Amino acid sequence: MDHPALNTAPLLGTVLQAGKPTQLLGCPAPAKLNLFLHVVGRRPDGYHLLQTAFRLLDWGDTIDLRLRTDGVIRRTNAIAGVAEEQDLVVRAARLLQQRTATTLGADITLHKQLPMGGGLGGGSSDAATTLIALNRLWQTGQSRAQLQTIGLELGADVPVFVFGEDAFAEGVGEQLQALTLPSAWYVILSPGVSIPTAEIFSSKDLTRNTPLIKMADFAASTTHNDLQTVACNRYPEVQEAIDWLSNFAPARMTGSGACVFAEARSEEQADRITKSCPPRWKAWKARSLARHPLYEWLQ
Ligand SMILES: C[C@@](CO)(OP(=O)(O)O)[C@H](O)COP(=O)(O)OP(=O)(O)OC[C@H]1O[C@@H](n2ccc(N)nc2=O)[C@H](O)[C@@H]1O
Ligand SMILES: Nc1ncnc2c1ncn2[C@@H]1O[C@H](COP(=O)(O)OP(=O)(O)O)[C@@H](O)[C@H]1O
Repeated sequence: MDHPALNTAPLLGTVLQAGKPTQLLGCPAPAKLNLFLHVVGRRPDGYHLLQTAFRLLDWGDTIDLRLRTDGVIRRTNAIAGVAEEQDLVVRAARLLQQRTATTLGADITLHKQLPMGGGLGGGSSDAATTLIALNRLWQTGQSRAQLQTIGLELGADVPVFVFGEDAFAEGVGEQLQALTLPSAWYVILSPGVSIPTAEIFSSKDLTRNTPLIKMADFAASTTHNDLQTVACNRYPEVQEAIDWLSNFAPARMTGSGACVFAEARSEEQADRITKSCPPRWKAWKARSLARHPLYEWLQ
């Protein structure tokens, strides 16, 4: 498939007399990969303690936000499989509105590209982008740390997108340290199934005692994804996709699946692999992203 590079330049739209934007169009919500994921324990509330490396990609959804002065928040388009009230963009907007007591609202249009239940963090990234962009549109003045805290209420994966850089994560995924990684091309393959994160974490077969590693020791050869065994047992398509991609480069699953990925040696190799993908699956190439495209909006 063509390289679906993420538009990194949202349009500010028309300007009010007070110099404030009234719309932000094409706000990027990048995908993530979990380069590894170790389950190292479990909290009393059932949430799992993890160690993982998040890598942001230049591929994702985009979101249009239009200011409303009547306080109403709504999604303007239908998204198959996600009701408006359940959509993380709507929930993120309502939560920010509540926490900041703003009287403003927004019309939200979500342009969905990322496969759902793919382990690419699409919903979480949509939520983070909504928080960052509405904070600007509504001039609600929340800091990056404040938005990370609000984001955590929506999901364990939301804070890293607000953090906006590749990260080594601990806790439930919210304790973040910036990770400097060389730029890379990846091939991402969707085996065509959607895997609910909760189903994998609640499996009795999941091992929850991988020994802790130090961030400095992080290297693909010494790490793995604990969720992969459970996902592959339940969804054989995931194992098949890993086996196929492993013919080209070391392949593993991202997050709780279903997508699998491999680092390519070059863009050309990424092209060759995506072109030879069997028609029953979808494959994309994507490049690492050093920073979230909206990073500067939270300085
Ligand atoms: C597995 C990861 C890895 O990055 O990504 P995805 O595969 O979902 O993209 C994340 O930890 C997913 O984060 P997120 O998708 O935001 O999860 P949440 O909505 O908070 O939780 C969904 C379900 O997973 C379980 N969960 C989630 C995170 C965690 N550290 N421990 C858990 O046990 C929760 O109990 C909940 O039932
Ligand atoms: N904006 C959204 N985009 C995707 N999924 C969403 C969104 N809002 C809510 N969801 C729900 O979250 C679930 C998991 O979403 P997603 O982030 O795509 O997968 P993953 O957690 O595997 O990375 C979806 O199946 C859907 O029910």
